[in-house]
Amino acid sequence: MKVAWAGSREAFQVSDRMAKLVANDPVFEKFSKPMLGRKELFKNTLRKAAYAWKLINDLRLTEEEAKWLRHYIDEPNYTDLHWEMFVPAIEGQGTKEQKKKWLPLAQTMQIIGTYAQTELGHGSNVQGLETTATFDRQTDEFVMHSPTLTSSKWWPGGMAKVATHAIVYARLIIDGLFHGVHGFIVQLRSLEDHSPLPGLTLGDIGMKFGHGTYNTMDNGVLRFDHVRIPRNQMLMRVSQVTKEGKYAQSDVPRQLLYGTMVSVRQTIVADASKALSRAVCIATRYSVVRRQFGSRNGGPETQVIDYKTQQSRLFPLLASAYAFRFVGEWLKSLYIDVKQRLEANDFSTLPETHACTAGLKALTTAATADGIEECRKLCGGHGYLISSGLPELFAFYVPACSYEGENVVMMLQVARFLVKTVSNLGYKQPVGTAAYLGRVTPLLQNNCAVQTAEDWLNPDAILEAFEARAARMVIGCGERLAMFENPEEGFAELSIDLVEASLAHCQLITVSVFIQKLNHEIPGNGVKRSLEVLCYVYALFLLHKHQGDFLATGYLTPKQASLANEQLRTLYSKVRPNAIAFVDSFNHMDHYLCSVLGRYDGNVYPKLYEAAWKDPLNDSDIVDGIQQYVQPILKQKLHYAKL
Ligand SMILES: CC/C=C\C/C=C\C/C=C\C/C=C/C(=O)SCCNC(=O)CCNC(=O)[C@H](O)C(C)(C)COP(=O)(O)OP(=O)(O)OC[C@H]1O[C@@H](n2cnc3c(N)ncnc32)[C@H](O)[C@@H]1OP(=O)(O)O
Ligand SMILES: Cc1cc2nc3c(=O)[nH]c(=O)nc-3n(C[C@H](O)[C@H](O)[C@H](O)COP(=O)(O)OP(=O)(O)OC[C@H]3O[C@@H](n4cnc5c(N)ncnc54)[C@H](O)[C@@H]3O)c2cc1C
Repeated sequence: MKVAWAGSREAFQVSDRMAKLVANDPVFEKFSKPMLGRKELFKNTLRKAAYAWKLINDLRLTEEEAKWLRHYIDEPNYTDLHWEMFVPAIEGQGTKEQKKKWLPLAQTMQIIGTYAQTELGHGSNVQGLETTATFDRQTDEFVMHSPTLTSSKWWPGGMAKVATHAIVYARLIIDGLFHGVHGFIVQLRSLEDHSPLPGLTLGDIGMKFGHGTYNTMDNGVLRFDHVRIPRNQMLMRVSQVTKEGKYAQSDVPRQLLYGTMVSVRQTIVADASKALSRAVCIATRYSVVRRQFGSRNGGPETQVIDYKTQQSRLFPLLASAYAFRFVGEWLKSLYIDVKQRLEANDFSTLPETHACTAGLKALTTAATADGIEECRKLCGGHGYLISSGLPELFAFYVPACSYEGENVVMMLQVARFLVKTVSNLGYKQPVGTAAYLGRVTPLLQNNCAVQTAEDWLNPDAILEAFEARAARMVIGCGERLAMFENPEEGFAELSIDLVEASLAHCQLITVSVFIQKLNHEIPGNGVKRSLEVLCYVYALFLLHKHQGDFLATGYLTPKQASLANEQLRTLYSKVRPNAIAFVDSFNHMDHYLCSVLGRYDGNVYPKLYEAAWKDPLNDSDIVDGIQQYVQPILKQKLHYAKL
């Protein structure tokens, strides 16, 4: 099961080795973080990042090992942006000459980069960005400028205090004409003394949600006052500006400028499964340890994991963690394929890859954020303690619903793809994840054939249900859209329905990939049978949660929906005996979980008690302030008027 979760034996070995390397090195200690002030916290992060970089070089770690090392250090910091966005942006949007110049500097960290796209006034709307890059043919330079307050670059990670360079997205202007938003390599700080270069105002945007979490990252604000950069620092794979000031758009689609975001969105899906698995591991282990009520003649009380309500809240999240893991693997292969095609100037699968990365990013991050909070609640009051590991995990994770594409905006991109697919049905057979829309007639006419709860334990019945639901919702939107004279107005008016149809489409993909994984990639019977139970839990949980869609589209009868729910209850009983095995298969070390409730040894109460005494408030019985502010109240004979 551990290999099934890791993806392969080699992947398991790499991640396991890096987890142990981090867990066994005192430099990467995490428990003290919540007690540190902002400056100490940040300096502590710089120290860890420097030590990690030394480890990577001394141990000659591979790129994969280094990724896992940074993952298990478990602390957002400037290296995330450098490796996951700055370097990929140059790789994806730079010319051969630009890659030859900048990548060696970035890959040896002689420069440290960030990705500066979002501004105070615009994040989702990239075409609305206000920073300008005006070409000066006299000097063969671009003049970078922040014309308004809202054009201030705002949020880029690592930009406030660490990054020496940034990929800055700005409006390209030549002779007063706007030629779209493009990426520019801009140096921010001196490589000698790290001071901001002339014309640049740099700062941190302030504390963020949660204390010890994202405040290890220096998200920055940046303003330009007519800063000049050489013409050859505009990323020119997609479009070029000649020395004469001529703008040339190559035959590469403009959307390649967004390629870095697509790359990160597909990694975010895999990260969702990791984050959700951490929360589920903690809540499952604690639900086995925790006993409450149910004692008979002095016997032990009932383990809360044996309550059906606890199972109905916990086991779908366990199943979702596996579902997101598998769809993340599938998405990565889709992305690798599109990257290879782009090298050959084959853009045929770019629209579908965009829709899948956008939609699955939105689906998995929303479900994971909600799931982490649910896991905190599943642990009762103790889930609210920092030592449970859950509040900090939640605070660390929830911005994933906003960054790299706000979730609703991303689902609207899926909707745009689906609407276009439906409008082409007459003369273009849909393929890939939208292929089911080419089989609309049976999906619109056939209804569910399920007669018993057992009938739901059939992947074909599940797939047909999810295809019919999505097809009927997408086609329905298409038909209503067709009634609007102005398609854009119709799209805006129907955007709620379109987002719901897009979610149905993305859930179909996730269910379908889970079934494919079981049919083609899980060897042996034991693991396969166990994962089959989770696949049915995931699918029938979604069917129950969204049964309104299945009923409203006429595909299901209320009786069939009720049979699905009955089967779900039965499946929970099948998950229960393997619940601990499922979460142990995540191979999460105690250091990574950072949770007293989720300890591998289950020794919760003594360790909770021990952790409490580490709080600085327990340094003394009579704390500072008691004499000055509490004793006088106790001693005064003031009469409170209303008594
Ligand atoms: C924890 C993760 C670990 C490591 C990672 C490290 C760090 C991550 C953590 C924090 C860092 C965060 C960084 C950021 O947040 S960076 C900034 C992210 N910002 C966004 O995502 C902005 C979202 N907005 C957009 O992408 C675009 O504005 C939007 C697509 C919404 C609209 O673009 P535009 O107005 O230009 O186009 P449309 O008119 O909507 O569409 C035109 C056309 O283009 C197609 N399209 C759009 N985007 C893409 C794409 N990315 N790829 C391919 N095709 C694309 C779209 O479908 C339309 O096609 P058609 O319908 O055929 O005309
Ligand atoms: C922790 C964190 C780290 C970040 N790091 C970086 C970074 O390194 N580099 C960088 O460039 N950016 C970064 N960002 C910024 C991030 O990319 C943006 O916040 C994100 O793209 C969302 O854009 P926004 O803030 O403009 O949201 P908005 O788009 O303003 O969203 C606000 C609301 O408006 C709604 N909305 C917007 N447009 C539409 C529409 N067309 N239809 C319907 N509803 C709509 C949204 O659904 C949302 O409910 C980071 C953000 C966070 C939180």
